[in-house]
Amino acid sequence: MSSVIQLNRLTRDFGSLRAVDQVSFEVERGAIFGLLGPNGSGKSTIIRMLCGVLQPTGGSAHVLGFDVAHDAEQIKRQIGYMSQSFSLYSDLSVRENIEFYGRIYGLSPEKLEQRFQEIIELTSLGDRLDQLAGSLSGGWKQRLALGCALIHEPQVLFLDEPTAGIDPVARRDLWDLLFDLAGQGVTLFVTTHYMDEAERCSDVGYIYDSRLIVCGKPDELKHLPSVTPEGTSRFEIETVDPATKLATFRELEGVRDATLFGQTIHVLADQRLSETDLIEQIQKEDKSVQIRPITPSLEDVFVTLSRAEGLNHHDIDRSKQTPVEVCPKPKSPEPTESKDVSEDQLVRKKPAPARAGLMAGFWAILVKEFSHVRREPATLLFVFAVPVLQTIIFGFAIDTQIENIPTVIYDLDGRSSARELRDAFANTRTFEIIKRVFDEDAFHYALQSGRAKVGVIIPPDYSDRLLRGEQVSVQVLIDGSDSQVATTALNASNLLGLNLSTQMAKQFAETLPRVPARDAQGAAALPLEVRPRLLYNPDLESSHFFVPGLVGIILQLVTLFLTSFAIVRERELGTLEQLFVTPVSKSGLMLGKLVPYALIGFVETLIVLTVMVFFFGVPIHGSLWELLVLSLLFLVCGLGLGMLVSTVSRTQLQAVQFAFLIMLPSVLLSGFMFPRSQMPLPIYLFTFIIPVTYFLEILRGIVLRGADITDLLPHIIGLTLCCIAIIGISLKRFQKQLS
Ligand SMILES: Nc1ncnc2c1ncn2[C@@H]1O[C@H](COP(=O)(O)OP(=O)(O)OP(=O)(O)O)[C@@H](O)[C@H]1O
Repeated sequence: MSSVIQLNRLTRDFGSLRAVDQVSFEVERGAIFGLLGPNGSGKSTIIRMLCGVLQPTGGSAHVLGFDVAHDAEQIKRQIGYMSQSFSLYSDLSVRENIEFYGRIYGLSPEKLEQRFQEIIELTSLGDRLDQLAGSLSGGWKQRLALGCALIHEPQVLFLDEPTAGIDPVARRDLWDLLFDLAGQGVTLFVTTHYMDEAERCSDVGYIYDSRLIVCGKPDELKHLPSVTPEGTSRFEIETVDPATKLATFRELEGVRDATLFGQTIHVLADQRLSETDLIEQIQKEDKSVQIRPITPSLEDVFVTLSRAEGLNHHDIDRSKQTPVEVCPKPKSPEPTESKDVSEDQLVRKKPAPARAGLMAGFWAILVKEFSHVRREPATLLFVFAVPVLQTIIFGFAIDTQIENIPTVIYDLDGRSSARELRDAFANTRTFEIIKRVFDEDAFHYALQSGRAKVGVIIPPDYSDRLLRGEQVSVQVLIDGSDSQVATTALNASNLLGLNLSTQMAKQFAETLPRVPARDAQGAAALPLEVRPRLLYNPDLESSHFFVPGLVGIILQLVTLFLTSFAIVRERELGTLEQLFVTPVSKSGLMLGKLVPYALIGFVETLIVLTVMVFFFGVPIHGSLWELLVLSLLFLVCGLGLGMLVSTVSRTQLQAVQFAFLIMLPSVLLSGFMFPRSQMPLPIYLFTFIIPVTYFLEILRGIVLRGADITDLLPHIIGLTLCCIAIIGISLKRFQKQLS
């Protein structure tokens, strides 16, 4: 027999917590090795290290001759792993789940078809091929998970609590399957809490408080002297309500230990105490008892040894302690790659079933991601309908031009000159005369109630003073609570006063012999004439400025959320851990996840641009191709940001929070809403690390001003640098390992 798994003082620390403490044992080919232990004792941590997804912090371990610390990828190609929660894709069908894992392991279509049939036969899933995995019962889910883990014919199968939470019949069926596999030469490494399952294993190890306490074949363990010391015997006592009697039995003379086992009590008693003596003693306490001698069960073994370990816990230097040794211990010195090629190390010569490579698993992930999107109508709605609606709603809602400010007029003069002034206010687009009032109270009430934002008081002597050539004051009261509205009203009223005064002064100047200046027609004029001309957006339509910006913001929003959720969801479901145990490469995994969303994002860009051109009538003055290519660059940046968010988030809630953290400066500081040039210097400098900042310049440049690549070069370089930095950091942070 050759050993396929060897652990040599394997240790794993999580900060100050030692989860696995110097564990050593070996598992032979074709064995069913059961690792038992209470919750939190370190079983899953050992499995994760053996599967190459968690680095040991001390000692070493070899699986099929490969070192778990250095050859993790080779190990992953030859093992199967079924995690605690049967990590399946619940929105994929049984068939799609199996096919996905087949592709991940790089099986050719013919091989995949052959293995698919074999797996279906083994697991009896044939009638449920098109059922979604999420709708299967626990037992069937577990069969499917087993099928997925076996698709590539692994030599070693790791099963982390495969029967947790399923009914006894399903448990028994699974064990029948495991026996079949062991019969075919597959080595099985199973963690479990169930003692009856431990009894079915060919070898068992018991781990307690991160240390291996005992390891060996169940029969050998039951005869360990430390379990039933010389001069002692074990009895099983059947009695009514055993829990209440346990303490009494422990006090009996000659009884060394008593433990509750379901409806019975197991007693370890001195041999000098014969069965008859014991019966006598016990019947003094309880007439209805039945007593029989027993050999210890595995549970007796574990209880006795862990109790002894618990007692020793504080007294002994743990590094010098050794577990009760029955199962083979790795030879020392531990195997190395170059020398002493032992029989087990020859296993590595077997060709790996899958091709490794930079893009391993890319195609499988790509197909799977599209299946998720297809199955999730809500995602499709989010991706296509929502951006269009957002563009339309925000495009209309955001209007920076302030017009029709509600204005109330209190005209105390009422003659023709005053009427001209009222008309002048009414004829601007800025003011809308909502009411003419005739007393002071009504005037103030209109302003106080907020119905009017501007109040104009024309004094009673307005016309008289103008006639007399005296300066006249017209009071304009402006509600300053909304600073933007107030500023517009202030500027517009100042301008209106200036224009009217100029007109009046011009009429007067015509009669004078000398005037400051004359225009081309010889009429009196002011000396300086400023002639502003509006380029690119002559009608000052807000939508022309905001809608292209919205395209950038919406693209970032969708790509950021889609990507970060796609990855974090897998982490939450446990399927990412399952993927880490496969030979999928880091780049294959990331690109397989990004490419579908890049394509979706691109289609979305086209849709939103179409809405911009045809719905809002914002023409694209520059080259459409340049715009699309640069949009693609921005999309990659957005997807990279999503990836970055997924590397720092453990849960979808955290992903939402991080995504918003990125979206806020993208909306507020990128120049989408407020001009960057007005921002304080530190904030202005900060805006250079926001990718949308560059994309907005590019979008507005191409769409509104017809700018080309040369005009936009600084922004294109800025966006490219952001893109490289974001993707680089995300790839570096994304480890195909657990931490
Ligand atoms: N990634 C981690 N970071 C920090 N501590 C961890 C991590 N993974 C496991 N631990 C800790 O290591 C210890 C062993 O955990 P492990 O999951 O291996 O136990 P287990 O025996 O498999 O338990 P269970 O039967 O409940 O699954 C626990 O205290 C656990 O909290």
